[in-house]
Amino acid sequence: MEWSLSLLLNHPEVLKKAQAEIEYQVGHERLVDESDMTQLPYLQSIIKETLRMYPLAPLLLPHLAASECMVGGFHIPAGTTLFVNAWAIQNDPNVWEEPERFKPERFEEEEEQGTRNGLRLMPFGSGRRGCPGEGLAMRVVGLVLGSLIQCFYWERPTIEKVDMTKGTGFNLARAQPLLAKCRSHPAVFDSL
Ligand code: HEM
Repeated sequence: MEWSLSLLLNHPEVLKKAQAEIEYQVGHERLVDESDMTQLPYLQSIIKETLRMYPLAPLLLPHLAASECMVGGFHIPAGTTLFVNAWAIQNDPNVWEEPERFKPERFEEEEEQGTRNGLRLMPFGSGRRGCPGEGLAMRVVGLVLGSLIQCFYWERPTIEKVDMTKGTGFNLARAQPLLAKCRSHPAVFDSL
């Protein structure tokens, strides 16, 4: 959530597009709810793009090789602990065009072209030990972020861009907490 908001504050044109999508699909007579999520593809693309650039668990969880195997030409003995560097894959210029650019539209283009993300995007891991909470997480994050966009106007506290320095640790958090200015949207004031 914090990374999404930080990126939106630094890219007001993306924020405007997300506001327009919510205004068109939901309006201001009622608050965004869970059933709207399938009708808000741009909002979902913002979340995917945030998780691509700033995966919550950049190395996923440690995995243990139950039996010996080969990975990318390397022999892995049974019992080895393996880490998958999801951050490196998701930010690899050989895999993604301009990976350093925040561009939610890339997911819309892929959708149109019918190209799947496959193992290029795996903020929730993949396979049998992938995150069982993925569906729930995408809905809840969409609902919260969508509500924040619908109900408030967001701005940076100063003209300087939000500092995107990453903190250290197993989870990818911001180095400093995000500071932002907001005021409520007059049309949804009664619904709050
Ligand atoms: C944005 C939110 C979330 C992210 C980014 C996330 C990410 C992940 C990742 C990367 C893994 C490790 C997958 C692997 O190593 O292959 C994982 C595992 C797991 N997650 Fe999540 N998760 C999220 C939310 C949730 C929620 C809401 C739940 C429960 C309701 C949940 C439950 C679990 C469990 C139980 C595992 C361990 C699965 C196993 O080892 O078999 N997660 N998650």
